[in-house]
Amino acid sequence: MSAADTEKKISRTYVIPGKGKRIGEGAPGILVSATGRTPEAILEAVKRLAADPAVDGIELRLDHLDSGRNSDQILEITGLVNQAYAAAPDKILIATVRTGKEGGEASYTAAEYLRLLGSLIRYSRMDLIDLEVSRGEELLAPLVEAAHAAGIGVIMSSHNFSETPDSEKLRETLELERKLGGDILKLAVMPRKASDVARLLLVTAEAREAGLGPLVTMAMGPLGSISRVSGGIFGSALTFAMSGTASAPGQMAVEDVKRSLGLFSV
Ligand SMILES: O=C1C[C@@](O)(C(=O)O)C[C@@H](O)[C@@H]1O
Repeated sequence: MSAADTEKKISRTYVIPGKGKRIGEGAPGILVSATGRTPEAILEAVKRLAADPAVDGIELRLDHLDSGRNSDQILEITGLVNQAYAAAPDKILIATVRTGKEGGEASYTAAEYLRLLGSLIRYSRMDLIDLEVSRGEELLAPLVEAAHAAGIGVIMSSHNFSETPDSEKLRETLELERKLGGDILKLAVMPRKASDVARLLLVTAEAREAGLGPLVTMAMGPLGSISRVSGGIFGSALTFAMSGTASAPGQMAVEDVKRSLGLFSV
């Protein structure tokens, strides 16, 4: 790996090719998920969010369709993503297939995951694709390579809906996400007590100070809400808010997040 590649790997900022949006600089970007159960409903949500100036990016939660396991379904989903990209030209568009084990709405075998995500990268336009680090290097390596070749950034993510791992484990997960090619590194955890939230924020701040990132970290549920508005201070470059339906516990309304980010920034 050349020095330039190494530099890129630890870059604190990710610039969306073609859109010039810089993730990791300035105030955290606000993302909202489109969670419809049909392609039409998802597209409807995208159009609505595209018109909201407070929204920086739209996440297509494609697992909510519980589809994409055969060629016809894959064709339908890749078409939907292209329509969404065209409908929201000024927003960061993210394609996510969140699997059941990580709090998503559908489960996919390794082969199904590889085929669906691979087809999305190959046939659809998007700015970022979300990949789950738990899928492992063998499966992820070709997807990361294909995404980068197509100019698509990778959000490498990890979700724990039952607890907040210890600091060492959180740090290891971020490091693994970076090692496996994540351009943006995500941790979502479930806190059981305030110190769990504080631990996530501390790990985030230290990782940021060490130059890792951009990061997207959040503690879910009501206890973790503070982590969704404190990114300007602790170093999470993006935050998920809701407009209508939440895509995870603890998300707050876009307007509230927008207002709070203004209060908690330096
Ligand atoms: O990974 C995340 C974060 C999230 O789980 C949250 O807690 O806001 C919401 C998901 O839609 C997204 O893919």
